[in-house]
Amino acid sequence: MNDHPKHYCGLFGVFGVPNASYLIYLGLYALQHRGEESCGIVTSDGEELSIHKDMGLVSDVFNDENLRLLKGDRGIGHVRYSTTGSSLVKNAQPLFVDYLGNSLAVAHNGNLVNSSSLRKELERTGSIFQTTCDSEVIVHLMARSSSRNVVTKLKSALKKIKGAYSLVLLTEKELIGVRDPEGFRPLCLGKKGESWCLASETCAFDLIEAKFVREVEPGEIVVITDKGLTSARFAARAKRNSCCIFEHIYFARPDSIIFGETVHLVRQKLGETLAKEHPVDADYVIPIPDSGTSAALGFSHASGIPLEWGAIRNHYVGRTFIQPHQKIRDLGVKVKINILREVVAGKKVVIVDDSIVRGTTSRIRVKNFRAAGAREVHMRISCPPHRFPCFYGIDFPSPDELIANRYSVNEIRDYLGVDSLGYLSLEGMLSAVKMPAHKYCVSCWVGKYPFKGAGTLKNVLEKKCVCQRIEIKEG
Ligand SMILES: O=P(O)(O)OC[C@H]1O[C@H](OP(=O)(O)OP(=O)(O)O)[C@H](O)[C@@H]1O
Ligand SMILES: NC(=O)CC[C@H](N)C(=O)O
Ligand code: SF4
Ligand SMILES: [Mg+2]
Repeated sequence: MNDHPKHYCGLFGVFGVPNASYLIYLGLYALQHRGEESCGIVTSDGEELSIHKDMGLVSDVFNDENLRLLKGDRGIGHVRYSTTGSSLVKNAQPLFVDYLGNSLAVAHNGNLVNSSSLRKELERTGSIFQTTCDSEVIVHLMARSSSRNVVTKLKSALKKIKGAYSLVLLTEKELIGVRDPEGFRPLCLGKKGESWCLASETCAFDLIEAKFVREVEPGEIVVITDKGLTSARFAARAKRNSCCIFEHIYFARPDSIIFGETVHLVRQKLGETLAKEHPVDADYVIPIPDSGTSAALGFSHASGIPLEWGAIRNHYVGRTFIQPHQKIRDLGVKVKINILREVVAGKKVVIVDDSIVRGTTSRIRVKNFRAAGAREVHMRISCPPHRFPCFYGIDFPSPDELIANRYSVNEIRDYLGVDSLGYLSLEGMLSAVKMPAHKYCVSCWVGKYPFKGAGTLKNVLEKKCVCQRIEIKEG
């Protein structure tokens, strides 16, 4: 089911391994959860870049034949969920261009909040865009810089863009990693033997047996060449950052380390705090897999209520799953999760999930628990109610579609048909992570955004939204 926002992307890069394309392929496989619409790999043999990208999953797009044609010992890869520009092959990443006798490939995770105005200006002064995605302005801005040095070109582009961007870039000779000064999206640095790697999440390093070295810092550029790694800052270290805390709650894989912590352990703590904030008398704690699992474990530990597997997930449901017509919609939700009647019948259950956005999926799931004979169904959510959109690379619906924007918790409880509903508080959520609160973005809960002007709630409400995928209903 595609009701929930799962719109973010995954990045991978490696320098100095024979047949780099195979390693990148594996890296992307580990990051598949970050984007299922399209994927691509660009490699370099030191002289020339080769590219292959298409719509679909990593396993659909790549095979031995096309991986073999991607020559070289270095390269980058991307898995995409579109957040600006539609889900079309022309928007698949990495973006690839030839200019001034050189080639450049760029892959982006995040959303720029000023790409529309930058694009307008670039078009007005002669640029011809090949895609409709925000990331392309970076390439044009780089091409406009008069310097011959790619890092100087990049720095001049970075001065102009605003918003969320973790980037990996590839030229014939360089692999480059960048994290925006706010640090919205993760980007990690690893080492496999003597070779450097970059990945959105460390689970990609585990798969290729690379060692996690550290995260690329907000405002840092790392440049990897034959001579090794150099690091430079393009923005001063800031007291405040905007690391997306929702990465910990929902997006990232539980076995990844991001923003200095293992995601599974953070989720477990979220669940423990949730149990303390919203205790309930129940026979079983039941996780809604997969993203609710770690929080449910924490809830069970803290409450002493045994954890039971009452909802079983079918892992073969992806973006290509066709949304059934309204009439059989309930069956559609069942495709993904089936309720174990023998476990829940006659029992008081507390189901733990990571988040509710529209509420439509959760409502049907609750109905299914009741149909399976559950005596009481309580629901606990491991983050606060989502009331505001995201402009930083997550395709949250317009405020109208966010159930918590329109209804109180009690009204949502009644809509979902649960006996009780408890959301984790903002303080509870922030107490589960290590860094101080001012290091995280919590905009989709509080409605305050790190950037002024473009990409703010005011723009959404005044229907001047710059995030093209947030559809504002007229009238
Ligand atoms: O707002 P609602 O419509 O009630 O949807 C809420 C559900 O959607 C997400 O899961 P989903 O099953 O979509 O995907 P997942 O497998 O990535 O958790 C989320 O984890 C909740 O379980
Ligand atoms: N969600 C993302 O990170 C997407 C990256 C980029 N904004 C795109 O739409 O392709
Ligand atoms: S608004 Fe929400 S989802 Fe978007 S970056 Fe901030 S915390 Fe993450
Ligand atoms: Mg879910």
